Amino acid sequence: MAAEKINIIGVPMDLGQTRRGVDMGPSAIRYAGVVERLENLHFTIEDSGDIKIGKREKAMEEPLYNLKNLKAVSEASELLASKVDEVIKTGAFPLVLGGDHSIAIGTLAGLAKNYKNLGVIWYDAHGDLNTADTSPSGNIHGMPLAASLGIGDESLTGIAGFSPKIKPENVVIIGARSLDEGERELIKEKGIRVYTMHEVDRLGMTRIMEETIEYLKDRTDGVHLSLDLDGLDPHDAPGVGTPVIGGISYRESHLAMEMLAESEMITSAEFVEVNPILDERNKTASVAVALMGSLFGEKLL
Ligand SMILES: NC(=[NH2+])NCCC[C@H](N)C(=O)O
Ligand SMILES: [Mn+2]
Ligand SMILES: [Mn+2]
Repeated sequence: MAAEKINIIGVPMDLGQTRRGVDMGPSAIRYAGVVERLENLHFTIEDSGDIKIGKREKAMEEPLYNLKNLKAVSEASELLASKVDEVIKTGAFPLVLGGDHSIAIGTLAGLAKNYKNLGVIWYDAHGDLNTADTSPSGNIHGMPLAASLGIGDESLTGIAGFSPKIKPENVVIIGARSLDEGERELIKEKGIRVYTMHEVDRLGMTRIMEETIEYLKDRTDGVHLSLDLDGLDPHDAPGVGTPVIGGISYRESHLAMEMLAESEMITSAEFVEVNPILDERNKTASVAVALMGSLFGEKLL
């Protein structure tokens, strides 16, 4: 990791989906000891506290078709984008704690102000490549990757005043096992690199990470890790709102983080979708913190 300072930004967002409790994710991750864990690795940690999130909108107030809480989500995205931009300018590594995955819209907007060719590793059971037209749910947490590619409603694509934030050839999705029809089409149309669970089984995590690192190394000027805890198997990470059976294991995930640490290519990260209400004794938040340990270079010997 190039930066010696890590700046933690909490985003208690739950408006990108309909299950309550994911707004408590940042607290749960702090409670699981993120600051101590990273301080032990000799980083200087600054905790910026939480971004302010607006109110849940009543369905009848919703101005646009199939985009729940659009206004509050886009306002929070603007705030988060400014904060991430500010943190990068201090030379610190932005570590964003979710909150649901809609927050990636703001994170990527802030990052894209600083990187012309930002790489993104999207570690997730889902593609999050929906738009209002393709979404089966109207939940914005199923849309952040599309929005960042410049696809979808202008209130989401236009955060921070420019679009797109990232290029499809700079994205690698790992762990996919639940894709909607429109998402499949978009993946094919844009030629996005996806390692589904089939590839995780067939190639193994070692080969997937070697390929991912090799692929992103020369084409990007920074790489963001967007890790949705539902990328892991629900057995290892039960505290998530949209669990999908048959996911990446705890050990495979550690290996992935360790290989990213060795590559020294990760310049920012976010850990999202931790929902302590659905969790078992803060297990999922603890898994998130353990994975952060590996990502930032923790070793047993
Ligand atoms: N970040 C997430 N957990 N996304 C889940 C999305 C689920 C589904 N594809 C949808 O659009 O509603
Ligand atoms: Mn997901
Ligand atoms: Mn996601």
